[in-house]
Amino acid sequence: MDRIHITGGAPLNGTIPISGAKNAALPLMIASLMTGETLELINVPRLADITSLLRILGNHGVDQMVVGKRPGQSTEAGQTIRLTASNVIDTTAPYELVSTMRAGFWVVAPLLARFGEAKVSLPGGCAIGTRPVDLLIMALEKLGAEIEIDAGYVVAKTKNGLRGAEIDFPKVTVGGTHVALMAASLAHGTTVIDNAAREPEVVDLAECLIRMGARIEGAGTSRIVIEGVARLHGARHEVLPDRIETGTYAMAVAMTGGDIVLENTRADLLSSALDVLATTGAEITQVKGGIRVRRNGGGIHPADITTDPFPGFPTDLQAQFMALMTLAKGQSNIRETIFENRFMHVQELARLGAKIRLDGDLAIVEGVDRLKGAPVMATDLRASVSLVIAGLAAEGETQISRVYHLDRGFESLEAKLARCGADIRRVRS
Ligand SMILES: CC(=O)N[C@H]1[C@@H](OP(=O)(O)OP(=O)(O)OC[C@H]2O[C@@H](n3ccc(=O)[nH]c3=O)[C@H](O)[C@@H]2O)O[C@H](CO)[C@@H](O)[C@@H]1O
Ligand SMILES: C=C(OP(=O)(O)O)C(=O)O
Repeated sequence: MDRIHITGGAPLNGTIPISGAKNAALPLMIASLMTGETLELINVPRLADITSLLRILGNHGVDQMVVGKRPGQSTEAGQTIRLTASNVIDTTAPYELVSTMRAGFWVVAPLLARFGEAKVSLPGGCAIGTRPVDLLIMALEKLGAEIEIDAGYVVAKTKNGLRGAEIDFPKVTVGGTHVALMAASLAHGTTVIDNAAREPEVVDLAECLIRMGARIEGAGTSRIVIEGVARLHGARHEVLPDRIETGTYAMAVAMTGGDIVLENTRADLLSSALDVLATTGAEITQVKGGIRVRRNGGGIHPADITTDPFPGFPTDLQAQFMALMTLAKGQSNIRETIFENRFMHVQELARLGAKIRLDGDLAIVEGVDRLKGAPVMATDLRASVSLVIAGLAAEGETQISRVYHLDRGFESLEAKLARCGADIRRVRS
């Protein structure tokens, strides 16, 4: 298994191009199942999760054309993917394909809405909590689906098509909102989604569906109203920038010191995280087409955060922020409210010398003067990258194993960091 070796201590200076968002690209690719015409997606990142989803879509019979690197383009230029679901041959998404990721499960919505049936394995994804799908099932049942769970599969049917309904989510769910949006777009009549997720990735999906002919209002607010249409058509859509990748590199430079321009991204996608980062001593300015993050000289100030649905502090940046706080001058409190088991990085950060105490959903981080490199193990996607950030700031060598977690969500991670002065390399085995 591959490992990443980092010799820490170098500040980060230069430019990092930000990729298209994994968590936007995945539901957008799934939306291709909603029409027989071609959906062209631009700025799709090169990631293991994208490849896994292409396999799932391929199994349904979706035609795929991936336009790779063209001469003259940098390796980080996103891919263009053309997906055509004109000949869907199978409405089953098998365990072998869906168990590696969370988003694969969401194919249930377009398959059910367009073909009246779907059989989809219960999903996988990062091991950060129990992650049930009861709310996704509730939304589909409200829309008139008959659902049973059989041998690890969700089997969904509808005799006369889906019908518009009122869906009031008792808790904000990104996946639930994606599924409800897709299913309601092809239902008969009007659907109102209350307590909808307001994440930018939900807005991106809604914008793409609107380009495909859907009638959706209110995406980005807690109430989304959808007027179902009989069919959707092809479209061309650019995936929005990855706010989690943006925040990750911002935290990396806040920890190592240096001066980085994050290109092709937008500060409004992660205002809450950037606001907190500014209180820790990083200087953040918006520049044309991106964000400049600097920390020169001064120490890292402690700050408290609580993860929350958008526009709150994202749970997908909690581990990275904790890495930063391990070197703060004082104590910080980090509360995780979205997932019940998202502190797996704590024991690995401790191997580098971090002092962190856990009390239920609260992590109390006592800043130390220095971290020291050590062998550590990646446990999930964002936890893994928190170890990379900590390794960049630690003295000596850090070796990270199980890096396949990183490959699910960070495109060209070593190349992007190495170009900014980091001593980081992948050792293949
Ligand atoms: C591929 C993708 O986009 N993944 C993101 C998505 O995951 P995902 O869509 O799985 O996360 P949700 O927003 O649905 O989960 C939020 C909370 O609701 C709970 N819940 C969810 C569904 C359900 O049926 N029942 C239920 O109880 C979950 O266990 C969790 O505690 O949003 C999360 C929250 O921002 C991010 O961390 C993930 O990176
Ligand atoms: C938790 C994540 O992914 P998934 O929902 O696919 O597990 C993530 O992107 O941080």
